[in-house]
Amino acid sequence: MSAYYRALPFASGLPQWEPADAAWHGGPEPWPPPRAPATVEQREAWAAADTANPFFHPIAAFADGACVGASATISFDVTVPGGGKVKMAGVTATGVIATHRRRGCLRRMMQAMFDAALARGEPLAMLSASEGGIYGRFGFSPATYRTRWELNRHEAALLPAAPDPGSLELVDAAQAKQVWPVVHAEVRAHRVGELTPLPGHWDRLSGGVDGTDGPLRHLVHRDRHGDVDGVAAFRLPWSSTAADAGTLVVEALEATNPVAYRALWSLLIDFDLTRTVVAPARPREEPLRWMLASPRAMRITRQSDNLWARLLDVPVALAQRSYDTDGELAFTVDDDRMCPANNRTWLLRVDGASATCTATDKEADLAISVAALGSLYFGGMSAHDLAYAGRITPYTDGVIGRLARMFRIDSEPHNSFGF
Ligand SMILES: CC(=O)SCCNC(=O)CCNC(=O)[C@H](O)C(C)(C)COP(=O)(O)OP(=O)(O)OC[C@H]1O[C@@H](n2cnc3c(N)ncnc32)[C@H](O)[C@@H]1OP(=O)(O)O
Repeated sequence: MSAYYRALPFASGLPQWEPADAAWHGGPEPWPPPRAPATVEQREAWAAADTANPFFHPIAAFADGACVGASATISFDVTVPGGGKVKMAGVTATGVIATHRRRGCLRRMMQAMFDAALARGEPLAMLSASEGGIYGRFGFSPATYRTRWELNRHEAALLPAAPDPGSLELVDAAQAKQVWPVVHAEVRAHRVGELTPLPGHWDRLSGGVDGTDGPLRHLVHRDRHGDVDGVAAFRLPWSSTAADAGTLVVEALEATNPVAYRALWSLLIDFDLTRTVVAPARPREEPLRWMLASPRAMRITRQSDNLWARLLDVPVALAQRSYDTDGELAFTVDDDRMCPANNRTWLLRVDGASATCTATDKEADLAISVAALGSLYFGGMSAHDLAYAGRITPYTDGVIGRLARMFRIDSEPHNSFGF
């Protein structure tokens, strides 16, 4: 495990993602500059923690007995349309040392990880991609988006609404750690794409000062009975220049109902002595826009794919989500080189809450690439666009509309945090 860590960019002294252009796609956090390689003691401490974690499955590539590449899957689950949780292999911590790249190490590690995930009964794999050109060839495709938006505080008047019967309170990190899991559990029951937090996830919410980014501050909302129904974490980074001064950064915000959601935002977008509000990791569709007197005041300044999805076991994954309309659809997959059992014609049959997906000898209504199925699975991407791009081939009239209606969901899939 210690040698394994030496192959990973963050442990070998490289920035975690490369090249620098790709860094933003990796997450909203300030990206660490290159550091000295991890010491033996650091690597051994990480190794001890990871070998004790039953959900962490590392894999390594060796050349002449030396570890030259590493990757891992984490077993957890993700909310799918209908609110069910599907077991998922989250691919993470991937790197092949520069002298051994482009010799097939990643491809072979990926194949072994897919096979192991299938053996564990995980029908789905997901990841966030350092570069957009790598993972499509393995059958992954974007499933959720992440948007960064900005708001000028002085343009951010809210439309009138009924008075809030609840209350807001600034709390410390210890209190926030108690509240986040409760709010997240309720939010994720309805928010497609949300993940089970990994062990230690909430502990990482810290009140400590982090360079010029300022400490994380925590705001909670309680309903009229005093029960917490919303929470936000934000920073007020310090700046020495007038141009950058007065920015409030909303790192995370989750609310279980519109009243709590509005109350949290109404304080954060009108915080005294600030000028700009930045939210770097939000869904594209933000109800706040429709609460503003001027919807244009909220400007999207960046957008990226977030999680990519890959169906490892097509019939099992499809039978575990729900669908917006009843019906039958026969579709052919024939491009899956890594999970060949997926290559055949399947009949998806939806009747109310029950969905089945079974092999069929029926004539297919359409053909679809396994990667396009990954984008459609969470309901956030357009079947029409995928068909227009040639990723889906219709064989019968009107079938793309039928596919789109079956797979659609009411609000955009989103994951509040990654892995
Ligand atoms: C999920 C995550 O953890 S994202 C983090 C990924 N890690 C990084 O970006 C760190 C820096 N990069 C690396 O360590 C390596 O270059 C890796 C891990 C991206 C690729 O490892 P390699 O062993 O070189 O990949 P491998 O030789 O197996 O290539 C497999 C295929 O991907 C392609 N490929 C590999 N890297 C790239 C890339 N950066 N851009 C485009 N295509 C790529 C190869 O051409 C090959 O294509 P083919 O099989 O269709 O002919």
